[in-house]
Amino acid sequence: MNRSTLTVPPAGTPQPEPHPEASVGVPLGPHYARCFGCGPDHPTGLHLEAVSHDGLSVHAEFTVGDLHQGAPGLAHGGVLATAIDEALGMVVWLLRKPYVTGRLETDYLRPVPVGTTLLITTRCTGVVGRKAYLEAEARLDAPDGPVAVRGAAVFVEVPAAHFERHGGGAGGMVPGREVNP
Ligand SMILES: CCCCCCCCCCCCCC(=O)SCCNC(=O)CCNC(=O)[C@H](O)C(C)(C)COP(=O)(O)OP(=O)(O)OC[C@H]1O[C@@H](n2cnc3c(N)ncnc32)[C@H](O)[C@@H]1OP(=O)(O)O
Repeated sequence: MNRSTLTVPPAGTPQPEPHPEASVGVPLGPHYARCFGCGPDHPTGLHLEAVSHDGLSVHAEFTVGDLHQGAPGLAHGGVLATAIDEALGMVVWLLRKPYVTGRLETDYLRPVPVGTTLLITTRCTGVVGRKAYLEAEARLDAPDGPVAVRGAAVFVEVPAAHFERHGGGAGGMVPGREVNP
């Protein structure tokens, strides 16, 4: 993909170790019920479902619906970027530290029609200080289907207070904004 150096870990960065409490082999579930990416209670959200088999990568699925169109019959590119962002966020969630997206790069290789199920694979390629380096690939309808979107990102670790300070609450401090552990 067209990749800036900002999303590539410095040479020699070791692969991170999975967190001992990372959820492995079970559905990851939403981090927040009203999250646009993964929340089951979001009326028009993406309802991403995901699993990790190794604690450092995630396999997520998202079926493109009528509410996700840009051009008629085709997924909006911003919606696809959101799906990638969410599946990347699930990887850093496995690290059991709060992170936010600092930089997100996307390459769109193929149009994605309504009705397509995107199979998104995301993984962490390194952690340096507060920065986690991540990559993503989204395929059409099957694990070996054509690649439609590639992504790369830097997520930045933040204190838990970040969400309270800027969003008005975290971890159940505000009713209706409970964050899953
Ligand atoms: C209780 C827990 C709740 C958990 C809820 C989970 C929710 C999950 C939601 C999931 C939903 C999906 C996810 C979402 O949608 S997350 C929502 C979308 N993202 C945001 O809202 C983030 C907004 N931005 C910020 O808050 C700040 O700018 C951050 C925190 C990112 C940095 O500001 P801060 O002042 O803190 O840090 P710093 O400036 O000293 O930088 C520190 C290091 O980071 C490097 N850097 C910074 N920016 C970039 C960049 N753009 N590219 C490359 N690198 C960047 C920087 O060079 C430095 O590196 P180094 O000098 O150390 O080498």
